[in-house]
Amino acid sequence: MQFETNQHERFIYQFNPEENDIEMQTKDLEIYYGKQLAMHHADIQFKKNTITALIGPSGSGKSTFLRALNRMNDDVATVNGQILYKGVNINQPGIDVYEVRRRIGMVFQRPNPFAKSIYDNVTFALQRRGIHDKRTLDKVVETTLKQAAVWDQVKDSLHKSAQALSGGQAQRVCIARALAVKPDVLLLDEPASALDPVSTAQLEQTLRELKPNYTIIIVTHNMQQAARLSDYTVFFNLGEAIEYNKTRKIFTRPKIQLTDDYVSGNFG
Ligand SMILES: Nc1ncnc2c1ncn2[C@@H]1O[C@H](COP(=O)(O)OP(=O)(O)OP(=O)(O)O)[C@@H](O)[C@H]1O
Repeated sequence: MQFETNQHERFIYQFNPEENDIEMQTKDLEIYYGKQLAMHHADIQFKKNTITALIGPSGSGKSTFLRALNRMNDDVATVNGQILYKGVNINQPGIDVYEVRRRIGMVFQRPNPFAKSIYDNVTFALQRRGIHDKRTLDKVVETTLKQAAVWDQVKDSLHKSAQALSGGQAQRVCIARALAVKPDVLLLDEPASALDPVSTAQLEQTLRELKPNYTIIIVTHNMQQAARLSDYTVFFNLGEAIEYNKTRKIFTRPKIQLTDDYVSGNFG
């Protein structure tokens, strides 16, 4: 699908540059799959220690945009424009993409624990880097599982397979695994879509508790989830960021008619 540029009215909130607390920012971001333009006009700033929801219809480019933020789609897409992380453009040659992915972690739609124990899942990246000191690893396991609000449920079964956990527990172990390498930003691609309402509520509470220490960007199809969890919301349509504003404004007084139609369920 090819999208026409400059067709739509847009409203993209900009933070005061003096505030100096923008953790990430995209500038003139354009993403192509082959010749297909899948994202354009994405000039979005992400404020430190906030939760931003990415919403929009299926195929609007939410995952494409999210995956660009830690260069996860390098192999499948051409990404033009700047992706600033702490003011540094990470979308340029010479950037260490492994370091980018350490600092900007990703949690996927379906909980994907490795076929290993809970302990080895959480410490996997550290062990790969040659860290084997038991005291260090034990501490990371306890700290991150507590941060992910799943410690009490798994502390007596750390050496059992993570694949035997419930979906909600497995997703929070995956969050602990992402936290173990000390990222600053957490990207989550519909992390609750495979979870029941109770596990979803627990996951949302976990994200709220993480917010003071992380910058969180979450793709969700669930409007209520975006409204109750996020501080800021981006509405995408047809590969374009149409409206970006405080979540309260997006859901009560959106500036663009298309956003209003989408959040009020009158879309399409
Ligand atoms: N790996 C890929 N190769 C080619 N085209 C792709 C690829 N991934 C996504 N696309 C296309 O890019 C567009 C945006 O897809 P994307 O998955 O980013 O949308 P989305 O808003 O996240 O959708 P959903 O809500 O259904 O997950 C779609 O037209 C999709 O078919």
